Amino acid sequence: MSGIRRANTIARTFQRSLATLNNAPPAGKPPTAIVMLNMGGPSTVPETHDFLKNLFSDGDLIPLPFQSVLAPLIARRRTPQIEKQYEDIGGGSPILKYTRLQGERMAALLDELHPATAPHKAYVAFRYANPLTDVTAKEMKADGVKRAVAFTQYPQYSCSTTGSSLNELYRRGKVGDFDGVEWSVIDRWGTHSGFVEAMAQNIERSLAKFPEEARKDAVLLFSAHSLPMSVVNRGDPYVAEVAASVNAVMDRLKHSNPYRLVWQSQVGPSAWMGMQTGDAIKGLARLGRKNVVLIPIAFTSDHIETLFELDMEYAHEGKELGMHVERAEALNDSPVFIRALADMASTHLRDYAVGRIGPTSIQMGLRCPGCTNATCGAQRAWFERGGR
Ligand SMILES: C=CC1=C(C)c2cc3[nH]c(cc4nc(cc5[nH]c(cc1n2)c(C)c5CCC(=O)O)C(CCC(=O)O)=C4C)c(C)c3C=C
Ligand code: FES
Ligand SMILES: [Fe+2]
Repeated sequence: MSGIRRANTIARTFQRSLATLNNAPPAGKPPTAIVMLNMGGPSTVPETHDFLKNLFSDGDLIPLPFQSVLAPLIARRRTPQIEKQYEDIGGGSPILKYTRLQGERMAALLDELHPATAPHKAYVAFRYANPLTDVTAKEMKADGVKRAVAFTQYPQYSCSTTGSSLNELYRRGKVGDFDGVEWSVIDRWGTHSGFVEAMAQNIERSLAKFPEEARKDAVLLFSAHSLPMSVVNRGDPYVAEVAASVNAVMDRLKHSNPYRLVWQSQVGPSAWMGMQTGDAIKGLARLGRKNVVLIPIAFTSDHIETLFELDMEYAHEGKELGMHVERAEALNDSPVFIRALADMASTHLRDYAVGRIGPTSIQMGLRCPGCTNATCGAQRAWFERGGR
């Protein structure tokens, strides 16, 4: 081999190793992108203000009059309190760490489960924290992505969560960020058997912490982030879908314990879906219930609502009321859950490739009967055309 050829070979090998280190796809075939959608959270305490500013600026989540003026003011006022909560849970939200881990492990499984669309690469697109959608779009472009799946990481669909992320993808698409990319959507999966199994196993692990005689009477308190009644009453499907998840998990547990679905984390003075988790714990204590398992059913990794609200506030209150309170672990790095994600994505890719499904689900096509947000309609039409 000539000196120059050897130098080129060494350079190519070096580039390939660098690409592997960066989790980049091998040169040649661009990756199939699996874009993990979620709200995100501040990875460090100083990022809290920007996270809140983005959140309060989102008219799909919180429609405010004079939004661009009010959002920064509300964010600034709320920042110290929320910063303190992120400090108390260890200095930031673990959502980015877990979403990346779940995505990377899922993509590796996908290469085995569905080689026809390999290589697969997971991208994270957060709505309110880094990496935001525009940053992710640039990464996808640099990788030469031509085929992408928008994969919501909210198990149950709400227009304030998944709907907001899809609207944001659509807006970026309209300004050309995804030109040449063919999109399809996984928009909800709250009763997928692997998700249900992972939740059930985490509940069983919590139940095992009770003395045997207390175990069967322990109340399973499924707790989900609440929704304003204005959202519920315009026909948002989230409340019904969370209830469907609870029912599926209870079927899997063979209804071994009594249970309730309750709602947490309401913000502001308007009416929200109840009963509130905190009140439910107090009520159960009053009725003489001594054993409770708190179960975060609507989020796939730890966040302030599990680590702060459930663990530090409610579990603490319960203990003060003389109760034994356990909290089921969030799904985080659960291998059962990661396999479930890979199963959902591979089934979707296969069904799409053979024309068994289109770019969007049938259910996604139906807007909330009370919807007056024109973007929701335009977004669906755009995804139904495969993002074109
Ligand atoms: C499925 C989960 C969630 C739904 C549904 C949801 C709806 C919703 N949320 C707000 C307002 C706020 N949410 C905030 C934080 C926050 N929300 C969720 C999840 C859902 N929200 C999570 C997981 C988090 C915390 C992120 C973390 O890292 O822990 C906040 C900011 C915190 C605060 O100021 O209290 C607000 C505000 C509305 C209005 C809404 C439905 C319309
Ligand atoms: S608010 Fe649900 S479709 Fe627009
Ligand atoms: Fe929220």
